[in-house]
Amino acid sequence: MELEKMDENDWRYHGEGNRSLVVSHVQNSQVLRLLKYPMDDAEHARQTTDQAFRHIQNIVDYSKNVMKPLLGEECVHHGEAVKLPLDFLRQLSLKVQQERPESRCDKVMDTFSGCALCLPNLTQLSACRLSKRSPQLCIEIKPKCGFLPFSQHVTQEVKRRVCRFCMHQHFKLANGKWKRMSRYCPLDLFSGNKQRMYFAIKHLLEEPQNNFKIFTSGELIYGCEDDRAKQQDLCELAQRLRPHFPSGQPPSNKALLSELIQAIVGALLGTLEPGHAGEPQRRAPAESRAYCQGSPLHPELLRNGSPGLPKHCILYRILQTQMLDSLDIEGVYPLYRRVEQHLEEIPKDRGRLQIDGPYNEKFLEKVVNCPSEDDGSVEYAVGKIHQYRVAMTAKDCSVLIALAPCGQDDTLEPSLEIQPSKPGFTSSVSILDLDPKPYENIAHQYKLDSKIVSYYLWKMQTEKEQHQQQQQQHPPPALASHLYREGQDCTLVFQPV
Ligand SMILES: O=P(O)(O)O[C@@H]1[C@@H](OP(=O)(O)O)[C@H](OP(=O)(O)O)[C@H](O)[C@H](OP(=O)(O)O)[C@H]1OP(=O)(O)O
Ligand SMILES: Nc1ncnc2c1ncn2[C@@H]1O[C@H](COP(=O)(O)OP(=O)(O)OP(=O)(O)O)[C@@H](O)[C@H]1O
Repeated sequence: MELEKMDENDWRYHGEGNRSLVVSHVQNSQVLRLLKYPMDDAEHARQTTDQAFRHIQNIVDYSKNVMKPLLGEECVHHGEAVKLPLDFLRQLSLKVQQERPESRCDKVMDTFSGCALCLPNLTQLSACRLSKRSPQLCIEIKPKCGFLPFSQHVTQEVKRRVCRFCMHQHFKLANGKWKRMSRYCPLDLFSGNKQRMYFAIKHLLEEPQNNFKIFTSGELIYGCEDDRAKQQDLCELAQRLRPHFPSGQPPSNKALLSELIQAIVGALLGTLEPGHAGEPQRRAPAESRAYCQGSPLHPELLRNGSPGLPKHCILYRILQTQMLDSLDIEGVYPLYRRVEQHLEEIPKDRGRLQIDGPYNEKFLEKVVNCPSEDDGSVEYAVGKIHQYRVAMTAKDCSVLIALAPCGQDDTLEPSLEIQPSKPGFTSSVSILDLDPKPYENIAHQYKLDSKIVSYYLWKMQTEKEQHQQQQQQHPPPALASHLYREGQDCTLVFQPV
């Protein structure tokens, strides 16, 4: 990147999350990830360039030295911290402002520090990694936490039955974050059972929220950003996807979307190069991965048994990393209090304990080799907190799946392992958003966990009482409708064209 030639017209708005705004280059397969701050955050506006650069370098180090060894060399792109002209950033910020979703405009892009993260554009992967000739089709999934807590510190029994995502849905709807409930359940996606995975992705398609996006040629064509009340149009999506399907096209829109889902399942279960991801293996009790009572799937389907994920597939690696959270926030919070107390007494220990990094090999060693027994030390507490933070990153990351029709891949780079997914497609997977979660977030996480659970319990109790009242007023007919649960058929919800 030639700094003196940086021109805002070469970049366009690509997307954003809670912490960063992403712009993509109009010609090269590159993106710039710029951090965002609350408008009134004077502290960040006062940061020096060196402090801001250090912050971004910390993100790169964390991705490269901590997350990459745990998740696998080939699917993590750590990027590079870059310094950019302030004038370019100001112009860029003005240019992208009108494209930003209103719901994200409570924060402003950092135009003060002159620092950003430069990464390959992973939504254009098919251009650079799969095939030069194949169309670029890319799916982004933010799978969230794929297991039920197995920690003895869990005090609310419901947490062992219903997963956090499913409970959180009720809280999000009540707060107005979303207008409709998602029927997606992460435990279905992480089950390794192809049927359950199929339904999980179908539910993502039907109600994507911020968990599912589709890009073609690097452009977002499907996914909910701002109009949170708008129902997604699956027919229109199917039409737009047609050119990306191999010859011998599925006859109907429904069949086409079904093939897409199967291709995604295949990519998620495909074997990555073995031996690159970190050890040791985390063993959680089987019931923590079995099923969630919040899932709309028929109990029979859930009981049929799930084989678990094959080793060396991307979901297995993510789940293993998520399961570093062995204590649950309820077990981690008292350890956080222990560390806080220690730091009040000996503030200079913050550096030695690597609370804010550096994220180097020593940090990874503390994560991987943290003892399982609490000896009362601050070192044990910090080790568990490090593990929890790494797990939090894995619970909030996104998977990008680039799909290309088979038979057109005569230009595949030989060094890259491309897996057959569903016959008809080849795929390549990567993981993004691997930032460190701040140590200070633990107090917030603790409160949020309690709010989500309390709200869910209240909601279930209220619904139960309403149901009982209704039954007293209008007794049900002989064939009880409760024998049937939602989501038993394979029908995708969409209108005929
Ligand atoms: O707490 P959660 O599960 O709601 O996750 C937050 C995400 O909300 P989600 O439920 O996925 O819509 C949230 O995503 P959105 O802003 O809702 O798109 C962020 O990813 C947030 O991470 P960070 O604090 O910005 O680093 C996430 O916060 P962390 O929990 O990862 O700190
Ligand atoms: N390297 C990349 N290539 C292509 N697209 C990217 C890349 N990095 C990020 N994006 C896109 O930009 C969006 C926002 O990026 P990212 O998830 O990193 O933001 P964030 O603010 O950290 O998110 P969160 O809300 O989860 O904290 C992603 O959902 C993805 O669509």
